Amino acid sequence: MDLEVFRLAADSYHHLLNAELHINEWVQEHLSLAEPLFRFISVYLEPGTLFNVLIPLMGILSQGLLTQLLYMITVVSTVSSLEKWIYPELRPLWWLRELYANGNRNAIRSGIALQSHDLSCETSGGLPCAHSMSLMAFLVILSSHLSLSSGCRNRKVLLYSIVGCCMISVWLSRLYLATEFLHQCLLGSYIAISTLSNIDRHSDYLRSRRRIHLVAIVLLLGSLATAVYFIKLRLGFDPHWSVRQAFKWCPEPTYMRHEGSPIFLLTRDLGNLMGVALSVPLELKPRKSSLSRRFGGILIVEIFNHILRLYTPKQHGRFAFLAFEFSRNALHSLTLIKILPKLIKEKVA
Ligand SMILES: O=P(O)(O)OC[C@H]1O[C@@H](O)[C@H](O)[C@@H](O)[C@@H]1O
Repeated sequence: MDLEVFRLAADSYHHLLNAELHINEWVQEHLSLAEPLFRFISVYLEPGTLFNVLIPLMGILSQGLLTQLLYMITVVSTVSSLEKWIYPELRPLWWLRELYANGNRNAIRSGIALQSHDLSCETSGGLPCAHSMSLMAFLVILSSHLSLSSGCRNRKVLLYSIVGCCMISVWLSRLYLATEFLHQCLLGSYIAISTLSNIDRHSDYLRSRRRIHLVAIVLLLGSLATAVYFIKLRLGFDPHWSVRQAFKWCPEPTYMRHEGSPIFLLTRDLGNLMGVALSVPLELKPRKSSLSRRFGGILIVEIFNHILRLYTPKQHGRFAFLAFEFSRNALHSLTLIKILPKLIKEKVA
């Protein structure tokens, strides 16, 4: 009986994936004119660019906004990379190629075909869509910040319509590149909103925690990820299954980036989270400093961060690479949240 229920659930899930392949195909066939836009969105609105470019840029406006964006998007992105690490879900191209390779093409009625792009070779699992999650969080925080400062109802409606259009463009971009199924995009945005509202609901509790508690939580999450690795090995599952899928189905191995691998994403996000934990207590309404001082301060921090990125040790083994990335990200977020306000503090006359 139990087995029957399990088989039924698996069948329904496979039907869903097959049906969703038609959506990817439809987007590729009908929206090819927008390909430059879709490529731009996938390359420049991804979580890494948010952390290194867009969040610091917005941070020029105010330190409170910078802190809020950094700590909330870090939490949202960590949820995404932990999920991808624990349960990597299929991506459309992998599923389609597997169907054909296993001689199962009858499963798809109309002989579906998807085009693969250089940006289609992601090495992490599909669920949840990290692009949708991080951008959703970014836009929601930004628009609530902007709408708070304006009481005008029409402006709020306009702001939220823009957010809606941006999110639809991100979903279409991921569908067009066949990196995501539709449900992965929708769930990504939903998880981002519910994570944000949970952080908001428990913000007093989170803010009252001592630094040592939050550092312990980050270490605990790191241990959880390590435990998942060994449990998978013990149970005979491949912890790097998604990377192997990418290697198997990507038409050109040079299209794959190690910055997109699940272990790298996790290290980046835990590094950022460690920086946030070390910055506690977070000051969400700090004293104002002039835009020019903020611009200069952030510019210096980002040039320094960029130089560190150029010197990432990629040839000295995985451990050195991950340890460097963890420390660089921790230092980057700690500097933006804690050290920057001290650097640019204006003297009171
Ligand atoms: O889950 P998505 O949207 O396909 O994104 C996969 C990865 O794409 C990479 O480009 C990003 O740097 C990662 O942060 C992201 O996880």
